[in-house]
Amino acid sequence: TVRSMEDILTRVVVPLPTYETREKSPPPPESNSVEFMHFYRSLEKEEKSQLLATLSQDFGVDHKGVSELAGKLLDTQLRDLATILQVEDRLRYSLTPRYKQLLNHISRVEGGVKFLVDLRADLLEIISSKGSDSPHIRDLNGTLKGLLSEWFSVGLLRLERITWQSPCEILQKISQYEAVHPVRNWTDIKRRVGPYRRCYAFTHAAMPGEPLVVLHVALTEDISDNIQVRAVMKKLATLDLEEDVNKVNTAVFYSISSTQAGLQGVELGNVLIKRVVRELQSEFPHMSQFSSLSPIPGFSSWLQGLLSQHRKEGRMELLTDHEWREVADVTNTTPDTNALDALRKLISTGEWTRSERLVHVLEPALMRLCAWYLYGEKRRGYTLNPVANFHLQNGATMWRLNWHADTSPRGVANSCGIMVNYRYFLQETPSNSAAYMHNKVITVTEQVLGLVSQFQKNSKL
Ligand SMILES: CC(C)(COP(=O)(O)OP(=O)(O)O)[C@@H](O)C(=O)NCCC(N)=O
Repeated sequence: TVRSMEDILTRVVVPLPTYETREKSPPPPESNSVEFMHFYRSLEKEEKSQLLATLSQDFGVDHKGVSELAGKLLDTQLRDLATILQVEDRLRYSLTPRYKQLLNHISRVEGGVKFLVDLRADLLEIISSKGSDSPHIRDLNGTLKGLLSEWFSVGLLRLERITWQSPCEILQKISQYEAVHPVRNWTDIKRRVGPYRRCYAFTHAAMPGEPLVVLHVALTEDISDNIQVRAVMKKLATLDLEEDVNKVNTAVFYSISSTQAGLQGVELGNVLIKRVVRELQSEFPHMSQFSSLSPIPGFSSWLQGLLSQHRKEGRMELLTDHEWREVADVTNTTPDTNALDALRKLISTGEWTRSERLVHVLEPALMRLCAWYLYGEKRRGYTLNPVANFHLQNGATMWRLNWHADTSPRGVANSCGIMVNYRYFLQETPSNSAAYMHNKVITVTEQVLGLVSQFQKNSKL
């Protein structure tokens, strides 16, 4: 009940020591943290969010104390610098939320860091589900994210290469965490850690045996434009060893997955990609090309939404007259909203891929629509597509759209089979990243821009 929650918190979340005793007061007994962890774990979901609301609300910053010190700081503006710095330091200390100590103490007990990663996952779920933007919960999330970013900084992470000789429990975790191309069986995972492949994960001493983020790489002679046949998924290097490594000059990142929801925002994926690039450069000194081969989750549903909106408005400009006539011809409809309805149905079932003629006529249309989806569709100024946003934040270039790149049912359903290469030009990533993050500038190639301008010419959007 709330009463007992308040009691437990009052006892476990020790008050912030006074400024004078802040470095002298001994930490509470470890049993405090262990008790809190057990108690929290015993709660139902709803009770957990209640506890977190209480913790963030009643055990945060002493706002009254802060405002008094802020007033005091104003009064000392004319005093000597030493006095001002002294009062600033008091003010800084007074802004420490009481619960921050609890988080620090928990991080020092066995399994405490993992507990806090999972607790942040609960916080993120509350923030995204409740929608109620409780400022206290956001403060708690911010404080915890700050601590996690320190504890999981690149210097404290360990890069591990996963091979067929890695322990089964790691290979099993890698398989279950795979979020981009689901692993079907042992043969699948064996291939992905086998010849002409590299699989790397970051681990952390505080969470032994837990791959925090996993990156799968294919070693090729050129930048793959297809996830199935070429180089990436199917190239069966018959021999168990990498025969002609000196032909390898390209690394294709074809899957990256973070495994801890609570580490969202800690940017582990970006750090891992950069770390793996350095690792590969030392193993293959003449490796010169680094690129992703990325899915485009959300394109098909975005397109369906656009088609149904245009259906309502009776607008036919998404395809050219010629394209509509072709669609109408193949579907035995008339080149008007009937053809539009037929097209929506074909795309939702993936049926369009069975007709050579449709594939041929839809290629230019779907490619320019996809280019616009990736480049033109925004959310708060950044790309709507999360995978594009991730790579562009890292400073990659939106390099090439690939038709018929993922012909699996999943690939056709998610993005009409189109995939995209986000290419890492190593010298340019820092400036590209800054341009994207600060000015929302997307670094693209002529191929992509050409497709975008075809869309704009057609659609006057
Ligand atoms: C793409 C990933 C790895 C980025 O993770 P990370 O670098 O930690 O980014 P962030 O969550 O810290 O902003 C992550 O968002 C993820 O696992 N997404 C689902 C799978 C995918 N690759 O889209």
